[in-house]
Amino acid sequence: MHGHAVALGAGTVLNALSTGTGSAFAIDAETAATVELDDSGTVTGEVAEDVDADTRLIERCVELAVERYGDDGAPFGGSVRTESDVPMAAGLKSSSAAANATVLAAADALGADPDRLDACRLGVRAARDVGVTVTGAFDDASASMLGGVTVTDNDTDEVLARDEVTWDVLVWTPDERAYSADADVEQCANVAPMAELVADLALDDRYAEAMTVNGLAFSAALGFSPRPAVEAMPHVAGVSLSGTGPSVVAVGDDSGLDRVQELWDERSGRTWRTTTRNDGARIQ
Ligand SMILES: Nc1ncnc2c1ncn2[C@@H]1O[C@H](COP(=O)(O)OP(=O)(O)O)[C@@H](O)[C@H]1O
Ligand SMILES: O=C(O)C1=C[C@@H](OP(=O)(O)O)[C@@H](O)[C@H](O)C1
Repeated sequence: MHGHAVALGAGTVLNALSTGTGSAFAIDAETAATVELDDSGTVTGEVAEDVDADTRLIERCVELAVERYGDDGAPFGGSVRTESDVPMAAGLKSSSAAANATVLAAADALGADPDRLDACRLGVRAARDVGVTVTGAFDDASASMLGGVTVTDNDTDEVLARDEVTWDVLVWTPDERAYSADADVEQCANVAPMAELVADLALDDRYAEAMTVNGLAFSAALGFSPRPAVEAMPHVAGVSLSGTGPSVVAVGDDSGLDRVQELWDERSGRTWRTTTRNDGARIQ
């Protein structure tokens, strides 16, 4: 029994670590998952880009998906392998993309085509079970699964708003990695009044301005330099630290992003162009 699915990476509008309300937008970077089910009794995971990566999230996703979408006689056990364009632990929602792709691939192996939000909530549950998240990150998971930009309540796993957006995107990804589970939640709580302002802007469809305020507040709270965002500000519509970092994402028009690319190319790491995606995850 074989299944295959793809889900998207995303950038941050509002980091949910302060108040539980978060917002993210899907980008054109994909994670693919292939699931084979058998009756071995155990699930083993593999990450194509990193043999030492933590595979508990994708293994737990297969277990939960079999429980939910399999019938009583469904085999329990198998393997899952991910292949990803989304850099791991760089603030671009690699965990959400891997979880969504895996849940859909496991459902596909069982011959099911589940409701996307139900599948997304299952992946969030898996992330909570294995401890790779602080709030569950339903903001990131919903953007990765549905496409577009979403605003969510991560305490109740409800979507507060979703919009389709067509933005050009510039991403700077430094070489360092920052795991969400290690983020300084107390410092994030200190910037809650700013997070509330960002949520108001996002719910008023002022996503780009929301991003910029988010970036200033969370760079300060999490100890990242605001300099890459500040130097981009005259040239773009919005720019922010993405998630718990270290990547920085900017949205705007082509010529403005070209100018920022020149500035960010001076920095170590990788600066790359992409676009938003409104189509979300899919079984293939
Ligand atoms: N391609 C992948 N395949 C399997 N698991 C992954 C993959 N990418 C990320 N993960 C899981 O997500 C964790 C990183 O999550 P997190 O720190 O939240 O990073 P991000 O901000 O990129 O989502 C990894 O330790 C691993 O457990
Ligand atoms: O673990 C979490 O609850 C979250 C992690 C952060 O994202 P990253 O995983 O991209 O750092 C943040 O942006 C999100 O709103 C909530």
